[in-house]
Amino acid sequence: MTTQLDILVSAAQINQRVEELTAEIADRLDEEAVVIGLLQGAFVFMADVVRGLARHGKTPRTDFLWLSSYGDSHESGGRINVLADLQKPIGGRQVLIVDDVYDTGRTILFAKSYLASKGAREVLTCLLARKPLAAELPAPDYLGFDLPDRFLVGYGLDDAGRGRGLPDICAVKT
Ligand SMILES: O=P(O)(O)OC[C@H]1O[C@H](OP(=O)(O)OP(=O)(O)O)[C@H](O)[C@@H]1O
Ligand code: HPA
Repeated sequence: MTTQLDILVSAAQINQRVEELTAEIADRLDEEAVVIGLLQGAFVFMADVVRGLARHGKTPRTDFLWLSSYGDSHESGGRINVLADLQKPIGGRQVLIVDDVYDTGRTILFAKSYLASKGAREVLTCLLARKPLAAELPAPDYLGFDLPDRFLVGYGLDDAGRGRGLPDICAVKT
């Protein structure tokens, strides 16, 4: 990427927080729980969450829900589109949503009510990062980091489709 970036959270800090979070989550997940990643942003964090859970003795089923509202823009389009649905029913099950960032909150709000409408018994949320706007909204059950109101890239987060593979959470220099 040619964009100038500041590192806000290093890969080592992420690893340590994932270890703490997954220890807590493992205590709460029941044997039939399903961990659901929101594509695309969650895929890197999700991979670390499920491996952390395994280190803490839990190997839940996984699934993905592909939602989109930003496209290539830095602003939410307001409308959430379901680009690809879950592959298996979740009726009566505890689910844990994993996503990269809680910003306007539209995506998580939508995902929670969507999964509840599919019959989930309990919907828990695990967010890697929260922006200041979302601090006014209901807190996620599990949160990695509170970060400033800057456009984030790396560790799953993209800038117009690029940068998801960067190992740190960075912010675009303006
Ligand atoms: O709290 P919000 O304002 O709703 O923003 C958060 C959502 O925005 C991004 O998704 P995006 O629609 O860009 O799709 P992506 O996951 O494919 O990047 C991100 O991955 C979150 O899911
Ligand atoms: N970066 C990438 N994707 C996002 C962001 C961000 O800061 N906020 C909402 N989606």
